[in-house]
Amino acid sequence: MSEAVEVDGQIRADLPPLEVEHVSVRFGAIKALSDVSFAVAPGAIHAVIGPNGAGKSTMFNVLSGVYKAAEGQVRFGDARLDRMRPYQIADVGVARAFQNIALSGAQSVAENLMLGRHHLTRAGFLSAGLRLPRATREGRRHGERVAEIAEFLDLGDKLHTPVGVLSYGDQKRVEVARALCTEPRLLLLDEPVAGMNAEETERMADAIREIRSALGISIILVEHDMGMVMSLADRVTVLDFGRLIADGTPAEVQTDPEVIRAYLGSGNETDPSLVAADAPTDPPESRP
Ligand SMILES: Nc1ncnc2c1ncn2[C@@H]1O[C@H](COP(=O)(O)OP(=O)(O)OP(=O)(O)O)[C@@H](O)[C@H]1O
Repeated sequence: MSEAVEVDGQIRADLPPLEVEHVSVRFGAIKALSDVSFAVAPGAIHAVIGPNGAGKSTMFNVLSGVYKAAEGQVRFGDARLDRMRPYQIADVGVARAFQNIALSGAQSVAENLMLGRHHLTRAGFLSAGLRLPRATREGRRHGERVAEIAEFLDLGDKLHTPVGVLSYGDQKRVEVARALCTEPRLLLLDEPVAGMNAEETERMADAIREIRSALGISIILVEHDMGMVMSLADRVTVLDFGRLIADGTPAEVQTDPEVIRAYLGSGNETDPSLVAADAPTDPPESRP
């Protein structure tokens, strides 16, 4: 069972836990995930960590419907995510922001964010094209919400700027804003600070905290930056070679002998036991 979390602000009333039960995924002879179970409490910031090749991306791809689990279930309230296609998963309120920015560089921030509203648009393309009153009203409403979300992520003054000319940190925040534009109840963040410098990382961590407290939604992140994970997450699931080796609070997993062994044995430089909760973040990595 998922444990309740304490949140600054209100958790959305219609927010179920996410329950991953006995999930396995195979690629030929490779078991990318073996019998993995964990739960994400409503309103939690929940991190999935592990050394390279541990199965983190595979887990995210299962949660977002890109990969099908060979065994096991993923439940989000009544919805069986493991039986759904990606667009159906988006429809039940699960949105993913991608690690490698998947934005249209020539289009403005507003245009990119509007794409996130697409599945919420009722007026069909024809009435929108003909500028019928209902479509115009709806377009205005979506435009206002897009502006609000951009403001929330400190992008308010960049709404009409082409995404391609923004800094890397700004582009990553547009990616998160676009996911938020789908009005999710569960936000999946795929390495949200990969390649960021310390200042950009701190800004993104603040934005994630604000998203949770202002919107009261659940957030799952896969992240390599251990300092950020330990200071941000309520709970941490640790994978290694496709198996779950620990699941607990940051303080619990940091001192778990199996976690320490997995990190030291993997050649990963960041040993979670050595990172204090308020430690400064890693130096910037090379950018994609
Ligand atoms: N599409 C695929 N085809 C074959 N093998 C795959 C595929 N995707 C992942 N794998 C394998 O599954 C295992 C888990 O990989 P995964 O990418 O999920 O790990 P990860 O924890 O995200 O690693 P990293 O931190 O390096 O991104 C690895 O052995 C990987 O080589």
